[in-house]
Amino acid sequence: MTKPPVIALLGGTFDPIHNGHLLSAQELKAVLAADEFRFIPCHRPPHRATPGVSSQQRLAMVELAIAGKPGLSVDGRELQRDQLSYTIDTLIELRREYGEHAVLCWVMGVDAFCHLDTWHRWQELLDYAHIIVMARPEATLPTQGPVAELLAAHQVETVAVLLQQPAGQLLLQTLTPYPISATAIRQAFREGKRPSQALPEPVLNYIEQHQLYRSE
Ligand SMILES: Nc1ncnc2c1ncn2[C@@H]1O[C@H](COP(=O)(O)OP(=O)(O)OP(=O)(O)O)[C@@H](O)[C@H]1O
Ligand SMILES: O=C(O)c1ccc[n+]([C@@H]2O[C@H](COP(=O)([O-])O)[C@@H](O)[C@H]2O)c1
Repeated sequence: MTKPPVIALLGGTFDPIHNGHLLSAQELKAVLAADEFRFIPCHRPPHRATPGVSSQQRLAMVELAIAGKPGLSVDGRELQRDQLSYTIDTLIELRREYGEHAVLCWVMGVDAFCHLDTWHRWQELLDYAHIIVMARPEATLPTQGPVAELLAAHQVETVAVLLQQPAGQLLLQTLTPYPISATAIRQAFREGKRPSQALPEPVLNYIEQHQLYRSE
């Protein structure tokens, strides 16, 4: 049988996408030997206010950020659903498209993972994909409660074990920490600064051309 594809999926508000996302994605893609690392900008984030910057502009910035970077792609499907961007809906669609054998890996930061039990139909997520948590050396994980129980039941220790199944397992993968956040970037622009180290140049240019994040 031919080797099934390994697809990593990073959902986010990407308001804006930044070098922390990109560098982590490239590192994780290499760790997984993934065929593709796909960014999935959300349209209407379920757990935060709708961003001031439009979904189309956030998508455009992701497109600019990944242009020319092999193996990185963007998927705008959540913009087609005019409802809250629930991850379970996206994973059900992707599993249907890729078939039962593809290895689908939903990627998230450790902060997001700590609140996973607040997500819509969160107990079904592992039916459709693995979850990979981008951990930091100092990251604290819950030791009790539903997320701790999920971890205890589904955690695997290595990528090799994870890749033996198409879905259903949880991996904490320590990556190089990049202390960059979109919140700090938006704040920097509001203060009239130019956070050029935190952003890919085409994204920085786009933000300036469209005068984004000047006020909020
Ligand atoms: N510097 C970073 N390194 C690794 N992962 C990150 C980093 N910043 C964000 N992430 C993760 O990427 C995903 C999408 O993040 P998101 O678009 O919300 O960016 P953010 O920088 O966390 O934004 P904000 O500051 O507005 O919350 C989340 O799972 C988040 O945990
Ligand atoms: O499905 C949910 O209930 C859910 C709740 C919170 C966040 N998410 C997804 O998690 C991803 C990261 O969200 P955020 O707000 O940290 O950018 C993004 O793809 C969201 O759609 C999904």
